[in-house]
Amino acid sequence: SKWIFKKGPVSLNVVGKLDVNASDVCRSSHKAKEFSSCPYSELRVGSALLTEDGQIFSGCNVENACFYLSLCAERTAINKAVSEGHRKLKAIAVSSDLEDRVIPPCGACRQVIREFGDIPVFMTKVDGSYTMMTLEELLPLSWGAEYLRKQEMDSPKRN
Ligand SMILES: O=c1ccn([C@H]2C[C@H](O)[C@@H](CO)O2)c(=O)[nH]1
Ligand SMILES: [Zn+2]
Repeated sequence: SKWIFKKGPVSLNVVGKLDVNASDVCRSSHKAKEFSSCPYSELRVGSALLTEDGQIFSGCNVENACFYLSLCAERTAINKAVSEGHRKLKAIAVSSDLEDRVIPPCGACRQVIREFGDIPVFMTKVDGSYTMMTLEELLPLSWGAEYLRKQEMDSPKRN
């Protein structure tokens, strides 16, 4: 395989615990760049996620001439999965064409990922390597549904 997957530096136990096949989800996120609509930034971004029942959904960034209406790849992928009935996510990957650096999700996407759990986020490079951080590491002390529901504050449940 031309994909070489290096191990991320943190929380690798999470990958083992959740039984995530990082190669598949990272490969899908790279593939998802194919349909990126990014005439303004010219930065093709792809994302893919793994659902609890083992399905992979992917998405790309979709930009708009009214710049702030542009949607990131991660939220495209998440909205595809959720709108098809998949709310339990196990992992998400993000990819671009940048050679020398991984692509981290923006703050808005971190908050949207957070809605669906403290999952591993694989930030990939074109050579197939990645840095993995959990959502909690990317967005500590975050806002979520449990703050709106007393019973969940007493025993937090994030999915
Ligand atoms: O994690 C990221 C970072 C950026 N972008 C997109 C949004 C925009 O289309 C372009 C430039 O910011 O990159 C994503 O899709 N995901
Ligand atoms: Zn984003």
